Amino acid sequence: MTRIHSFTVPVDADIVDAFCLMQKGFTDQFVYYAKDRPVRYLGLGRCIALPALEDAECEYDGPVREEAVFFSFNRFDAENPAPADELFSSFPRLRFMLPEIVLLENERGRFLQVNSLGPVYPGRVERFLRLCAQAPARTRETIPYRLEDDSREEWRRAMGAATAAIEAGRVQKVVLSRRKRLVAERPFSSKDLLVNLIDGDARGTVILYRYADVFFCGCTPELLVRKRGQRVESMCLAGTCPAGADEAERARLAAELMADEKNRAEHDYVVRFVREVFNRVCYDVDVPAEPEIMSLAHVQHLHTPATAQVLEGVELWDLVGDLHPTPATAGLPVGEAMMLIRSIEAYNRGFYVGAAGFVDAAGDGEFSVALRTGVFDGEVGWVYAGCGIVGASDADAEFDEIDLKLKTVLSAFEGA
Ligand SMILES: C=C(O[C@H]1C=CC=C(C(=O)O)[C@@H]1O)C(=O)O
Repeated sequence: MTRIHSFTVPVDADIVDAFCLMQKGFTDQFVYYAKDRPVRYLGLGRCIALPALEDAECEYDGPVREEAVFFSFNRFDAENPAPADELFSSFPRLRFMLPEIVLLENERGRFLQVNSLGPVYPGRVERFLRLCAQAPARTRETIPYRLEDDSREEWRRAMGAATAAIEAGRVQKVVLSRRKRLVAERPFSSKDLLVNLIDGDARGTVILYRYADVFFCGCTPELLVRKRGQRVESMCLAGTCPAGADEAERARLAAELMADEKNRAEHDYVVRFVREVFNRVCYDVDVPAEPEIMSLAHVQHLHTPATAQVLEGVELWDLVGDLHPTPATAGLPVGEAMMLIRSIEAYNRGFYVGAAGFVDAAGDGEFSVALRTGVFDGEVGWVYAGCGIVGASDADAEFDEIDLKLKTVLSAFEGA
């Protein structure tokens, strides 16, 4: 059993500004930052990594008690033997990571949490508090870059293999992705991209995981699962159209998406899957029969929220395992679709569409599906996006849809 000492104090500072100032001294960094609600956790340093939360015992100190926060970033297909790109390959395989410092904002306020394997001495906390108070307002910068083209021909071949597997009855749906290499005109840091994602137009949850100089980040709209006590929430997100140039076009495209059979079929596979998982491990399950529209900066999606009460004894990590990957990022049946993805895609997805999130020492927390993400180092990176393929899918339309989805992670390079 590992004993963890966790000391929490309120902070009267903007936690993103404080993070930007303090992050310089830490190579391990973790962010889970919901843009539209106070579920915001910014972690620095690695106090300890644990394979299971039962291995830790927390002792709390300081004027307020906030549960110790463990971050967790997981690969889409951890068993895939294909090599990931050179950047993903450099991340260690760790499950629950407790930062040395967490700047957090929840409905109770803003806090600084200091975690240690020995008692936290107040002088250390005071020094961090002084830094928080001194943090200057962050600024945004545009980072010019170019994207190397990937081949449309190769995509058509991949789509051909996917539709052949659908016609043969092997899968009903499979989600294929593309990756593009990015080369910037000057070096950029994780802080540069983080600030643009947090302060820019992208909607959803900003995630970042940095290990040494390499970092994975993006802004995802897809909640995998949130747990608070017995209440759990998830989301079915599949089916896409462009955002449109103005409100009128946005509304027209959304209405077309709602009426489109191919997209509704793609979406329904996810709804049935999430409903089935919830029915197995929860009660009071509510998954509406009709989707709604989730309107984002670059695209719009069919979206069905899912809520339930989880059976006693079922932990957040169990739910992550049951739900991930959903047919929104793998296909259906999930295992068959994952095998197909391994055989069609020339690369291992790494953390792209993996489960990324946090869990606190009481077992509450949330995970998102790491859509709209990329992995970066210095002046280069790889950006990833995918789309659901069903029998009626058109290769060129899906290729263009992926380009639209890539705009979200690329907005990390756009300053104000
Ligand atoms: C796999 C991705 O999106 C999924 C989530 C929402 C809509 C999707 C779609 O319409 O294809 C995908 O299932 C991605 O953005 O990389």
